[in-house]
Amino acid sequence: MSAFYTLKILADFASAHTLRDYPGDCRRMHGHNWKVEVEVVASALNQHGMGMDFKTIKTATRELAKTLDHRYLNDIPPFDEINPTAENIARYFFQQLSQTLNDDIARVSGVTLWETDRACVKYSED
Ligand SMILES: Nc1nc2c(c(=O)[nH]1)N=C([C@H](O)[C@H](O)COP(=O)(O)OP(=O)(O)OP(=O)(O)O)CN2
Ligand SMILES: [Zn+2]
Repeated sequence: MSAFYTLKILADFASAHTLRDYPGDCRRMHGHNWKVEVEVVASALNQHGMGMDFKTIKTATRELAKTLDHRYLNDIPPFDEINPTAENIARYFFQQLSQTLNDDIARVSGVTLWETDRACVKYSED
């Protein structure tokens, strides 16, 4: 049996977006208070007994979220070319955070992007 730890932090940001070519109200500009859940899976613990310090995960996530906060997402790459859907934003967080957080014992395993209190997308990779 192999054991692992799944850590999770929560961050948020507020921004506006437009879904291009969408056949409904969301093709008009509107805003969301997005919530981002970042999961990190660790296969071992470091010298402090942590898979990864929550502070490390929160700082990286908040820094990334800050670049989107109070902005019109469609102006910001890659969302100037791909629609800023919950799916695309979740993948963006996953890929950006994987580059900064992954190490020998821990890696980003999933990002859940809550668009509203009632709807979210979880992105992960095999
Ligand atoms: N799979 C996805 N579906 C939708 C996305 C998305 O990113 N991925 N996004 C939207 C729009 O951004 C929209 O703002 C969200 O609309 P909706 O879920 O309908 O939210 P409401 O709170 O307005 O809807 P209720 O019907 O009141 O629950 C749409 N779909
Ligand atoms: Zn929307």
